[in-house]
Amino acid sequence: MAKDDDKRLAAGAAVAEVADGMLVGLGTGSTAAFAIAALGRRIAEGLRVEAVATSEATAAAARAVGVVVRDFSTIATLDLTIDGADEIDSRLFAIKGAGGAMLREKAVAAASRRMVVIADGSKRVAAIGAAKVPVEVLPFASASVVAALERLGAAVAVRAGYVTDNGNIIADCHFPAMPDPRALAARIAAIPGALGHGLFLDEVDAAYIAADGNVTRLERDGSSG
Ligand SMILES: O=C[C@H](O)[C@H](O)[C@H](O)COP(=O)(O)O
Repeated sequence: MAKDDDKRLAAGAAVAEVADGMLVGLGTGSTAAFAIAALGRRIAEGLRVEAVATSEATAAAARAVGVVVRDFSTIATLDLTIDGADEIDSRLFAIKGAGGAMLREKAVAAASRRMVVIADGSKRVAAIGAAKVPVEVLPFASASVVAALERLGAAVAVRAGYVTDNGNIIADCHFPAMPDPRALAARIAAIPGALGHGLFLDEVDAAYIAADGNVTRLERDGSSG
């Protein structure tokens, strides 16, 4: 089965969790796009929801299918966020941000009562670490932040010609030997000028992962279905 079919299946399973009256966080990327489309179909059938978008691209896509998009700066808590990932493991540790949206994605995820990752089977790994960890960097501090990331053991590449929705740059960090994710997350967060990173270690409550047409649900409490 094609990867896009699996993305669509995982997205549909997550969107089935959306109930009338919810405030929903919408992720960014190709898998989240399937969730936005599925949500649009449910709205056309009568579902009443409002949403927060994790990127300008997602806001535009959501509005295009009839989703009311609210300003996150006025919102303290959301019901459910649905988002993609670049890697996810059975601890529900994820790496996100290949699309550059991880800073807004993490803020929205952290404000959500439940955060669900949707992915095709290629994203599921035994332990996160092969994917690059993107770091959003204040341009003013770019050289010093890159040097600090290199001291953590990363091969760092600044994403060429890319500016985030927040006006910052992205440093993609490849760790040939992935350190303990929690220690690494704390060290990156402690670098002045590093505004956010793509390690999601506490935000994900559940994941729908589709492979060859079968959807598996993983929950943070260890249950699955
Ligand atoms: O910044 C982008 C996001 O973290 C995406 O959710 C992530 O990169 C997965 O994207 P995709 O579903 O396109 O593989």
